Amino acid sequence: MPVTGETDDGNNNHSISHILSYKTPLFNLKLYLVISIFLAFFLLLFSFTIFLCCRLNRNARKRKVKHSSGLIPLVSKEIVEIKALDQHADCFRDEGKIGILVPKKSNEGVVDDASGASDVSGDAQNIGWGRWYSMRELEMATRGFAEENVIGEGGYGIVFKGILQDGSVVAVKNLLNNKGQAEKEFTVEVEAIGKVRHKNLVGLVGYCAEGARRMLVYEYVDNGNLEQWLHGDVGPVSPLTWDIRMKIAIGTAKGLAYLHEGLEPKVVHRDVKSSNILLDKKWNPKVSDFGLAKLLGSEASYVTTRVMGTFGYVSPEYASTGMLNEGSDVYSFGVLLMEIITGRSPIDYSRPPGEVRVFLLQ
Ligand SMILES: Nc1ncnc2c1ncn2[C@@H]1O[C@H](COP(=O)(O)OP(=O)(O)OP(=O)(O)O)[C@@H](O)[C@H]1O
Repeated sequence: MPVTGETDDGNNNHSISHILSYKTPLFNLKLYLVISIFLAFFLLLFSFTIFLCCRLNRNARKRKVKHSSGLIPLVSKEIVEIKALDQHADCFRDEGKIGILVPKKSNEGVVDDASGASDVSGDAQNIGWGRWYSMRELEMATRGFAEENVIGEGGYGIVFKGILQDGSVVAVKNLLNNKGQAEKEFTVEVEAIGKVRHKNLVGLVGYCAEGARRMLVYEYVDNGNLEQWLHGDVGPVSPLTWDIRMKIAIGTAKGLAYLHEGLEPKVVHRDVKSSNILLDKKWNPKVSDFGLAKLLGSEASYVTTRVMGTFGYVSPEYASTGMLNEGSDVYSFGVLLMEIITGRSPIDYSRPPGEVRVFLLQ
């Protein structure tokens, strides 16, 4: 009967709450508190295990990447990216001005817009300076973004080797979509080097923007990066002769000079370092990774309150004042030159704290 049922429920509830409020021998805590503490502990343990698994997976992938090519040497050190000064200001504040060409949906049913849903055929579209690639096309090129096609992983995404239908080899950077970072990196790179062609700058041949996913498609540079050749396991004798080192230094300088002097607005790269100098089989250098680049119009300098770059390469002036101009790249290039000449890494954590930045002149 309903009345009895209600009474039973009431009794049950009462006895459960009674049991839960029992004092346990554990510091005289009430039972419900002990249960809550255990639950919280297991939840923490579970989250930590998941976090650890993700980290291990990521490291395993990085290790796999570094071992994936028999010819390109391994690198044992890691360079940390620094964000000095005020972390809260927005260094990308004028990005709204940048217009990205994403083909509009057409009657042929080809594409979506940057924020829309995917509705894509395999056709690529001409975007003026390069091509727009569909996700399907890039999936086919990289065999579904297969692990064996991973050539590297940076702070902003994973880079895959891909072969397009016309047989051309490309590098596809699949940008990580963390809090709009993909959009920023994507916008900045397209704006900075989309239209730019120079033998010492990596060529951006196109991009893919479908839904929230952003990918950049570059010419493939087939001989690793300078960091790997300087600090990797190259055997007893480095293949980098003085002539080769000169060629790399001069080529890099030409690429940077073009960014600074040959373009309007000029482009400040902001992350010149050995791992961003790609090399081809003839040791021609190509400056890559324009994700932090800044376009400077008529103004000589730009003040940013969020200093971006890589520890050891960032100029002291830029780090302390936030004042950015091409001089910041020139300082980083100076560090790079010292690195090329000495074969030493600009950051050496095995040294005493004051000497970690190897080339810092006081
Ligand atoms: N066009 C390319 N051709 C061949 N390899 C490339 C190309 N672009 C990037 N890579 C390789 O992919 C890896 C990751 O590059 P990416 O620019 O994303 O990161 P990074 O410069 O190593 O690190 P970070 O972005 O954190 O500074 C690097 O090892 C680089 O050598």
